Amino acid sequence: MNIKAVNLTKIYKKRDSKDVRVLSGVNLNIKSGETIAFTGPSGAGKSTLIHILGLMDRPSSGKVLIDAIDCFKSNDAYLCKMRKDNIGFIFQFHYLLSDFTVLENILLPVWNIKETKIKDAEKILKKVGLSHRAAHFPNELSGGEQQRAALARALINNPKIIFADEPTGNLDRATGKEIEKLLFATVSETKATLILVTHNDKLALKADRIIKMRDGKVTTIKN
Ligand SMILES: Nc1ncnc2c1ncn2[C@@H]1O[C@H](COP(=O)(O)OP(=O)(O)OP(=O)(O)O)[C@@H](O)[C@H]1O
Repeated sequence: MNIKAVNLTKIYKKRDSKDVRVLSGVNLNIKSGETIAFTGPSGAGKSTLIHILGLMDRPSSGKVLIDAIDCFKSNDAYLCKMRKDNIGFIFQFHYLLSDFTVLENILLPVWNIKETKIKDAEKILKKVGLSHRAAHFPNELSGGEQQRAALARALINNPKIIFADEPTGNLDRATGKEIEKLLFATVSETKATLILVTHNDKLALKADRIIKMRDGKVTTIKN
């Protein structure tokens, strides 16, 4: 799916202190199937931007067009459906629910669980190398296994866009590389658009384009 950002701004209104301007007029065109890495110093607005591009948060002004649909014109229920049908997210921390098994966690984003979806979840678990962990609880897994389960959860609805916010930031180098490999193998197979945020230069270099941010603005775009 193509993603277009038009003049996005985000300002956090504070009652007791000055407003915080986090995004200042971001314009972007991301093509379907592209891999993009957002880099830049801490506080530059990278996470805020991808939360907006991923329809998890609304901008203060500006537009996000996904395949030419002006998403924020719609209500939250529409945004929620759009996310469920098209978008997968993985974060630095896995956010698996501790009372559910790995298989149940992966099925959490599915609204209508049918037998075929359980089969899909089992296939994805196999792909990420976790079949033997399906009935385990998150705290019984290693950090790398937890992140693989989080990736499986992001993939369950066959997303056309995957957002990964520092997906390897909490892992040792070797485990981080496994997750990197899985992510890139997945998007090369499914042709999904991949949008990463990372402080890891080597990981950023794997993307088709590196977009640097500073102070809420895009400063450079490198092919
Ligand atoms: N809810 C909020 N209220 C006020 N300020 C916020 C809020 N959320 C984020 N910010 C501020 O917005 C700025 C940008 O944060 P953001 O997490 O987008 O940056 P980042 O580039 O992803 O940083 P990092 O690399 O450290 O994750 C920061 O200064 C942060 O403190």
